[in-house]
Amino acid sequence: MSLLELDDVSVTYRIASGEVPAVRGVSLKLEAGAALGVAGESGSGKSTLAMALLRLLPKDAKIGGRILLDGEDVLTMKWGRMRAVRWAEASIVFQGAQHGLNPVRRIGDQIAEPLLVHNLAKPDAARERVAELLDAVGLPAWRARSYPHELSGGQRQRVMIAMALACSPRLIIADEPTTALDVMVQAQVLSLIKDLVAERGISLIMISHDLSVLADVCDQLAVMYAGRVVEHGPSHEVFHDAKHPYSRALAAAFPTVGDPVSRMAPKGLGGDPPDPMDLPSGCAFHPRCPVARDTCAELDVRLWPAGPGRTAACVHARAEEEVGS
Ligand SMILES: Nc1ncnc2c1ncn2[C@@H]1O[C@H](COP(=O)(O)OP(=O)(O)OP(=O)(O)O)[C@@H](O)[C@H]1O
Repeated sequence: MSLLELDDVSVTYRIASGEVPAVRGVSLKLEAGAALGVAGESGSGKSTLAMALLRLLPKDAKIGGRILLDGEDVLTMKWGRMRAVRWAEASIVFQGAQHGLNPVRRIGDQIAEPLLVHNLAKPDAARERVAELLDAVGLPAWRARSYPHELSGGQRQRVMIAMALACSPRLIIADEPTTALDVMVQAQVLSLIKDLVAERGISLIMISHDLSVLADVCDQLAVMYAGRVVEHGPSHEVFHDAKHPYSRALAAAFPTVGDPVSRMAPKGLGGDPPDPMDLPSGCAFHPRCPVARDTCAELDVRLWPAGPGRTAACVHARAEEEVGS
């Protein structure tokens, strides 16, 4: 059994002018100890999907499908059980650590909080655990007495990682954990995440618009466009030999980890991602696709086998697979 299994997950926000289908029919699996990267441009539904995993979405969001964590459906859990799962079994590191920390509390108290709330440690043991966690993320123990504003952006993100590790969860979801950091610090924090999850056997879901970062850290990659997964497979294969034209454009935009020159809109892609309330017919990517055919405006292509362990939602990938088989 997989640690996490998403089965036809959809998320729709209800707003005054109608419904926003932010995530549409996503099915993915994550094995224990594995790392899955979720890539896509802004608005593709990555964060909505991440928040849905722990039911952290606002009340106006309706989640459908099944999200099985160790076989238990997160979407039908009672609230008490859901609260017990958060931090202890799965935790999230959000983008921009400054928003995740309370500015008026010492960071040691903030790291200890999940341990105390879940009755996993008494105050003395929690203090010791905080020192251990700070050490694990490369910060000295005395930093426990600091306030968030006394730390750099990279140090604050390390604190967020320490908090996420505090209760020894089996799954960590990292949503753009390095986006707000400069390139050097970004590389350090990424390698820290990579090492910690590997050492502790924690499963990881990492979200980023940067395919090169995900390819560096994750075993598997899922590329999202307009709320759907449009390509999935082993990360190096997806990064170096993408089957979907959108994944190819994303890979070309970020050729190497943290390359500052490449931090721009995907090359060769004109236009903007579609408005989820007004999606193009057929393949939602077709108006921006450099290799679209007439049929792409009609065919609603779902994920199709695109080589061993790989799927892609594109008629071209489908054609290649048929020729190859
Ligand atoms: N609370 C909300 N109410 C209505 N629509 C929302 C809400 N939150 C997100 N959306 C919409 O859902 C879609 C997916 O947004 P989401 O933030 O999940 O994308 P993303 O890929 O994570 O983007 P980013 O990288 O910018 O965070 C977007 O069209 C967004 O405008």
